[in-house]
Amino acid sequence: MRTNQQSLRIALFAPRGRMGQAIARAVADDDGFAIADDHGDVLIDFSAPEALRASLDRAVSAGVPLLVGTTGLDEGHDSLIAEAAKIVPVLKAPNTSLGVALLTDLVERAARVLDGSGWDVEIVEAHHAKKADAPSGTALHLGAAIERGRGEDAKEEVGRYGTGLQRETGSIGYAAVRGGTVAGDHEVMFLGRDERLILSHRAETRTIFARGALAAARFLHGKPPGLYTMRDVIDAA
Ligand SMILES: NC(=O)C1=CN([C@@H]2O[C@H](COP(=O)(O)OP(=O)(O)OC[C@H]3O[C@@H](n4cnc5c(N)ncnc54)[C@H](OP(=O)(O)O)[C@@H]3O)[C@@H](O)[C@H]2O)C=CC1
Ligand SMILES: O=C(O)C1=N[C@H](C(=O)O)C[C@H](O)C1
Repeated sequence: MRTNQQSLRIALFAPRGRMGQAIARAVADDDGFAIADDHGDVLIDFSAPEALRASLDRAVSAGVPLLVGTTGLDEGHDSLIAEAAKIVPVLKAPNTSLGVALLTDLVERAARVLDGSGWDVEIVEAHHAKKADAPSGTALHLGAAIERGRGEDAKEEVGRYGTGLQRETGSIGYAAVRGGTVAGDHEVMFLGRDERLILSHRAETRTIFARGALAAARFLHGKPPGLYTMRDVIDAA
């Protein structure tokens, strides 16, 4: 393990997972970080929804910031996160890629500009065969950006199969492709009359999520308690 006085010490909640290992490799490649054997300066959790309460408890009892990268979280989990964020800084990011953080901004703006002019929105994502949740956390996060852009909630249309499935005006459709080793593709399709606007992101390897997680950890260190997002990270860069 490489350490120096300036290294930010990263504690991994789930070190054996694919993302835990990817973050450990990113730390090994960067003198600015070290893996902590104890509580560390920042705790990073990429695990599973059922583990969230334990990672929040660990961050709060150690008094350290927490990055939550886990997806498949529901409103109950969001409430737990909001409670913990009153005590320590918490950054919830269903995608820690800096490219997706920017894509989210672009999608919100596109939805705002195209709102009211008859554009349908469909989100298509592709991931590796071992992914547990669908639609991906990122797809739902991009859907939320569309709702913010439009200024209203949208009905979700997921998993079409059968007949009589004409799409409802204003809804957001989600399609999930699973297979192989795909690190993570997201495509937001704005489908208009005689034209299509497609905004997309391709993760070529998991390393981008790991590097983004370290950028988020660096951002969180020394911040006051509160709830943060990757937008805060790119805005601060
Ligand atoms: N925000 C982002 O940019 C990204 C988010 N993700 C998300 O991160 C999460 C993890 O993904 P990935 O690393 O691929 O998954 P893996 O299945 O490879 O790893 C999951 C890890 O979580 C641990 N775990 C599972 N359940 C519990 C529990 N109840 N208590 C403690 N630890 C637990 C597992 O422990 P054990 O080894 O003991 O089984 C394992 O180490 C997923 O939700 C995924 O969608 C993934 C990539 C990027
Ligand atoms: O499980 C994954 O692998 C990924 N999960 C995240 C998600 O659900 O959006 C982020 C990334 O796409 C990879």
